[in-house]
Amino acid sequence: MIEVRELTKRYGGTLAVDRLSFVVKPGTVTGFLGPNGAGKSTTMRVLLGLDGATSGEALVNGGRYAALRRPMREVGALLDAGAVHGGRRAFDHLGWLARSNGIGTRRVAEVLEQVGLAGVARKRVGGFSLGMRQRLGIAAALLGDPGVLMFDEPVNGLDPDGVRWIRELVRSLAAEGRTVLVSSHLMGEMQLTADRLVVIGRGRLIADTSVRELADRFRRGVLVRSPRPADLTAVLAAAGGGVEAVPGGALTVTGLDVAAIGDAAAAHGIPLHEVTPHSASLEEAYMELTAGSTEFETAPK
Ligand SMILES: Nc1ncnc2c1ncn2[C@@H]1O[C@H](COP(=O)(O)OP(=O)(O)OP(=O)(O)O)[C@@H](O)[C@H]1O
Repeated sequence: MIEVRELTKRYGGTLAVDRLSFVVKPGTVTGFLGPNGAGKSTTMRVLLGLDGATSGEALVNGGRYAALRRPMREVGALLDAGAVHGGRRAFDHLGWLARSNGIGTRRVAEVLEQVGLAGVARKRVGGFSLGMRQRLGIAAALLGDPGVLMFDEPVNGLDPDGVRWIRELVRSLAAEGRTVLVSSHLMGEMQLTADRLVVIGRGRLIADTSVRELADRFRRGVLVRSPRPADLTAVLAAAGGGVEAVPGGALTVTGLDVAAIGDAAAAHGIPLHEVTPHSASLEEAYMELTAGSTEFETAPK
């Protein structure tokens, strides 16, 4: 479990995180979304004790990171995959981490296998591709078999195979009952990976929602086509719907779902040629939510 309560973090004059509160529960993948500079990495750094909070709290399993007795066994994180010394061999890097945290080296072989790096365990990290470094970073996060995992922009720069692999891994970690927080600035990616979304902008909470609730919130009505649009308009309006004609002869109906529209039309013998619920894409929803909180606004054309 991750709990962030009224967290504020200032760097000099920069307010990176501004009274942010959210909870990440076990068994779910929570996407941590926000434009560049929104405060995602800062929040994760505070959760991991790499930076102190200016005020408020960031707790892992009910305590501050510094107070965890065996931190690697409670929380694993991938922050910056480039951070490993290039001269080290993959096995030695993890072996050193394991030893300094009281974890047996048998676990090193296990996590290397799990992330698909068993074949290059004795190779120097300097020759690793970005995707391999990312996998090594994830192996390090998994080393202590922790119940809480945080991945900061794990798919950045990966090829489609790497992206799919991370998506499946993250989902399987949550399915095992772990608490998983994954940051991204891309809604498209989170839509495929996350159950819940915590959206922030300029350090503040914008939305804390399930993916489904967000899609529902941005539902734009139902597109309906009929050879008798005028009759259908009257019938749907009488049933309490809002009806608007759209170019091309179709109608957009709000306030009635697909079943209610079908039933009303059937009761009056009006044929329907199309009934399509229309939602804004989650990408559009995200753009709307974060409009005004991006670090660099695009100049109007
Ligand atoms: N060590 C630091 N010193 C000064 N300012 C910082 C520091 N770290 C972050 N900031 C500032 O805090 C704000 C939040 O940055 P942060 O890296 O947390 O955002 P982010 O959401 O992770 O963005 P990105 O996707 O670009 O990594 C930014 O304005 C950033 O410039």
